[in-house]
Amino acid sequence: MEMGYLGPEGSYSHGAALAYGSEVTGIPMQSFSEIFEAVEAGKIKMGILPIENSTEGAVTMVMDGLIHTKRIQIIGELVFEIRHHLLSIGKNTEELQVVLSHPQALEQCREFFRKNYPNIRLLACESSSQACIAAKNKGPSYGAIGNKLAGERYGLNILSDQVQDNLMNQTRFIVIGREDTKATGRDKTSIAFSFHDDHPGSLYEVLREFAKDNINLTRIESRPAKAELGKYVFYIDFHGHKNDPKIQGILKSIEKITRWVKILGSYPLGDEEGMQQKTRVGVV
Ligand SMILES: O=C(O)C(=O)Cc1ccccc1
Repeated sequence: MEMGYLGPEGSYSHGAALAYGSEVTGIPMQSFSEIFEAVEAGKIKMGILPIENSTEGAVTMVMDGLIHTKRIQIIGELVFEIRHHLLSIGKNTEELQVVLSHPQALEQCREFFRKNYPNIRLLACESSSQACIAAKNKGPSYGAIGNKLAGERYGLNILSDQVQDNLMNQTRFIVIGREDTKATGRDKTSIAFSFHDDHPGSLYEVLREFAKDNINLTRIESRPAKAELGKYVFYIDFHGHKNDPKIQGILKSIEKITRWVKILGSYPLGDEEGMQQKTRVGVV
């Protein structure tokens, strides 16, 4: 099965795609939008996207992308420990002037560089693997933040194998597709919604529906509705499958008190609460 990921080969997303299952063929793509569009149009069956990081929080482009698609659903999730390496064609850090990577990776390492290499400029690239290719072409004054495999693939030296600010640096990836995922008994559902108007207790009214039925929430986020300041889209992840009658009852009640609700998908739990074997340490 083809799965689109943020390429080129050797990105963190590539590592995540390969770990999803042996039947997956990774298709490198240039941007998160291209992945969304290809899955929406049915050109590829699945895509994998980072959605949340333990240091940096939400990957906002991916959060926003989920709202504007019609056919896409979240069909799975995976959590990875991400270990950032400093890679270069050169052999020592003294030569480095610029370090390239994906903005998410740069943010996860910013404090490390500020403390240890304040004169190195951090510069954004489309992905960490793109950064490796660029650093290789530019020469020993350029470095890249990427994973070990990318270093090997592009013939770069590992100048440091731990440049992230927090030792525990986890990223949750979602798998998107167009078909429903059947309930497994250990499932999670993601929804997004917004309100008609701003009144006291509106969010509480939604949360109360989950509390009443003893449903555990695992995440809540808000994003600007991209209209005026103060208008938001809320995102909630919770335990349970959308086909479960109890969850359907909650969703019906929420529909009545919101302007719109979008079910982003129900999928097997893939984090520490769920399938441990799906959590890889130090691979991507
Ligand atoms: O740039 C990459 O390699 C990606 O796959 C995006 C990314 C960056 C940082 C953490 C997780 C995913």
